[in-house]
Amino acid sequence: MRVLVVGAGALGGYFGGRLVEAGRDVTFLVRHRRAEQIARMGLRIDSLHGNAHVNPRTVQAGNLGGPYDLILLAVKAYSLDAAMDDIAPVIGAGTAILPVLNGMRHLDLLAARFGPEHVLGGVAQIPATLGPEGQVIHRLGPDHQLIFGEVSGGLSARVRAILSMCDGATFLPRASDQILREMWEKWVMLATLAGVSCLMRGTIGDILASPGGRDAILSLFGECRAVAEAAGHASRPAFVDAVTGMLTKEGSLLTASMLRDIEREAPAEGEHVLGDMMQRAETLGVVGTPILRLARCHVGTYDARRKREAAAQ
Ligand SMILES: NC(=O)C1=CN([C@@H]2O[C@H](COP(=O)(O)OP(=O)(O)OC[C@H]3O[C@@H](n4cnc5c(N)ncnc54)[C@H](OP(=O)(O)O)[C@@H]3O)[C@@H](O)[C@H]2O)C=CC1
Ligand SMILES: CC(C)(CO)C(=O)C(=O)O
Repeated sequence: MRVLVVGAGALGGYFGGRLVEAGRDVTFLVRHRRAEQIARMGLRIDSLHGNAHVNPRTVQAGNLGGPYDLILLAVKAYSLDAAMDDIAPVIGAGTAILPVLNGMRHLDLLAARFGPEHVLGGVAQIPATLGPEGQVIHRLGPDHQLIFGEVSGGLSARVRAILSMCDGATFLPRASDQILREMWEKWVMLATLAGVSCLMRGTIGDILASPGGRDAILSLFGECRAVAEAAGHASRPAFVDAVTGMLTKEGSLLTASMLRDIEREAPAEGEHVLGDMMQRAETLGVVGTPILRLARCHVGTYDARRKREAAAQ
């Protein structure tokens, strides 16, 4: 199976790098600066599951090689339009696109651009970042699951083939026969985590240590679940129990990647994760989502200020 990983950031670098380490046929689509960095230093992974240092093949837009059987799409939501333009020339009849972005909206955008038959659903459960020298840092927690499946459900031959291709790489692949439900659940959890950790600028433990913190977390979780339920994707009780436990764990150091983006003054995926959830609440007539509304506005304000200050420089 020939794999094109789009973006050698935290997630593309981790999952793609682990596949290279396992000897799979992987090429990275990167932009100029990252191509030079990888040519100079290789791709390093610094992980709780063991470090790796590989020298992957890279290509740049306009000269992608191919054909590819699988495109692992690992860009941020705000880079999606440009990434879709870049990969368009290599979407052949048998190409599957597996996005690892948080949220849901990208599924519709990819299907509208390339046709739904090319688009798989995906969920990445891994807390990872890129270090100052472009190394993937995976030290915030041990999760490293890549979950994927057909948007329409069931287990297809291509999903099974991806699962066997991943077999032996240092991460946990899982084929899901209900990936849409898993994506919604991840989105509900992430919108809650990103919303509260960005609003409060702290870890789950910090928020719980503050008066009203627990209420704020659980209220936002309830708001996001109400949106999911109105959309026909009610969260399963076992998921609600597990996430409630995770979000109410005293002393927890958990934060969302969105807070890490804000702290390094990078763009945030506010509209993709929080804005889309809020818009669906409005469309579906879900009332009573004040914390979600505020969190969306908060991250939107951060982005507006960032853009204004960048333009003034
Ligand atoms: N980090 C995490 O812990 C988790 C993240 N996610 C989700 O995964 C997605 C990816 O996040 P993450 O890996 O953290 O993001 P990063 O910012 O670390 O990586 C994204 C990479 O995409 C590259 N890129 C953007 N556009 C293009 C393009 N057109 N061609 C080639 N490369 C491109 C960027 O390269 P350049 O250097 O050129 O800018 C960057 O390196 C997000 O939607 C995020 O929400 C999900 C679970 C956990
Ligand atoms: C769930 C979590 C926190 C790590 O997998 C995440 O997806 C993120 O921070 O973006």
